[in-house]
Amino acid sequence: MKEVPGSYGLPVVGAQKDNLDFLHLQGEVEFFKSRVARYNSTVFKVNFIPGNPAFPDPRGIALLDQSSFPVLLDSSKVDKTNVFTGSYKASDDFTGGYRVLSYLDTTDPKHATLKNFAFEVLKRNGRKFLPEFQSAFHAAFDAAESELSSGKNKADMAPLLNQLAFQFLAKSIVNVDPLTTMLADQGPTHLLRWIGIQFAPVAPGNSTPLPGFAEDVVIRTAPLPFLLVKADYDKLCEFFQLAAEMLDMGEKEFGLSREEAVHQLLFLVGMNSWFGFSARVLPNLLYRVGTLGAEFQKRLGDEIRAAIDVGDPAGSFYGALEKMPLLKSTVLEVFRFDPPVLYQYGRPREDMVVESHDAKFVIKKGQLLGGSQALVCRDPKVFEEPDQLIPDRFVGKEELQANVFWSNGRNTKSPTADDKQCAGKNFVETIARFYLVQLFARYKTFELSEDSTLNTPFLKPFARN
Ligand code: HEM
Ligand SMILES: CCCCC[C@@H](/C=C/C=C\CCCCCCCC(=O)O)OO
Repeated sequence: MKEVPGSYGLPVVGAQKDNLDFLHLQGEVEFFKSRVARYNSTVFKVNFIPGNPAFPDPRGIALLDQSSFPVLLDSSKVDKTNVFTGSYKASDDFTGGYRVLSYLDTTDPKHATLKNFAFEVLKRNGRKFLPEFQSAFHAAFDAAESELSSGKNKADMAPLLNQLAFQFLAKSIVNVDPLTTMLADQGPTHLLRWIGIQFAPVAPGNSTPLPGFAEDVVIRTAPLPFLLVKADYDKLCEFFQLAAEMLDMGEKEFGLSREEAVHQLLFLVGMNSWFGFSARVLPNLLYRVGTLGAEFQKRLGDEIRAAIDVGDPAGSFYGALEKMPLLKSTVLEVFRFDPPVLYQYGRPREDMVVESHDAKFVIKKGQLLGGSQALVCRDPKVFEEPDQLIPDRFVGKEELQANVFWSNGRNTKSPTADDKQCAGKNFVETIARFYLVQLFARYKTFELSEDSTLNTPFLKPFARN
């Protein structure tokens, strides 16, 4: 049994120093790597962000290996109340005064109800997702091609992917085409403002055009007031009030007031779903498959085009899945190599022993535990050549999936109402696979521009190495 190594430094000053390293001097991957080396341990004391005095106590313990990290996935061991983004929790003002599912621990009486509501939202609209994604995909890439034909030698994909993600989710779940409403094509703009202000304190370094410390003063001194994005949120609420069938279901089958159902649905679709696709999954897959080059793209494209009916990708997708092992492995490898959400947190329900690969530690009840998948999913004890993007890595090695945690759960597991695993885990994987199917039903190969910033918009620490 060992003492957890590391120190929090002096009050206030220690957190400032750690935040400075994390945000600016080292970046959010080197920050942890350098401390693993310094303490010769993958478990150690650390001040998480945000560390300014206006925020709650940032002190915690990092779990950075495949042995200790999984304790965060075990809701019998850790309390997940209000730790969605660590020690900082955005005010309920951002969600209409309601506590949304992502902040509820599994012991909260409303957790199961709201998680089952999330499952039903996906189930009831299941048959619409692939056709709606397909048409939104073609609209996005038609727009990209018209940018190319207008003399520019590259297309700016990020805003097109933002629209793609919003269009297919809104049409499938709200069952209304946003472009025909007062929202028009402004859904992503309002969402980016609402999300950016709400989660500013946990944004990585240089997430805004402001230079270094100016950014810290503006977005990391104290929580930013909801008032800054009330107009945006009101427009989004007005749109989600059109989701008659989903709101009826919330009221009649899950006991929610219509008012609460609007806010719960908005966070589920606007933050949990849209932000995940637009800020991470869609740009990341395009970027990483881009970096793998023409040779690989031909190999993957051949597998896809041999398996699906190119004339009807949506209709032939499910039947073709088993014939696309490289596609499944490639998606999973991108989620391992560049996890969409790096941090998961939890607080032990009781004093407990946590084991890393080479030591045991006593952790006290209530302490803030946090892990970065940037290190955990590159644990050299589990993955060979962990820092290499190897698309075939999981072909014929399905058991390795158990060591990929992108959904806040082992990838071999599906979410339930009794855990905190992403409710959309299987849905996200389906869409991610279908996205690459669409890409290679439409193109043979594609290239990234040399100055591509497609993998930087949000939470993209790997862009820097
Ligand atoms: C698009 C990419 C997505 C990513 C990368 C992602 C990732 C995650 C992660 C890491 C968590 C755990 C957060 C924590 O408590 O530590 C989570 C929770 C959650 N996600 Fe997702 N998610 C995505 C999409 C979706 C979609 C499409 C849905 C739609 C239903 C969804 C619904 C949820 C819900 C309801 C929770 C809270 C689960 C609970 O409290 O038990 N997510 N997601
Ligand atoms: C980033 C992808 C979000 C996926 C949605 C998922 C949420 C996961 C958990 C935590 C969200 C972290 C949000 C940080 C936002 C930083 C915004 C910014 O940089 O200004 O819920 O399903």
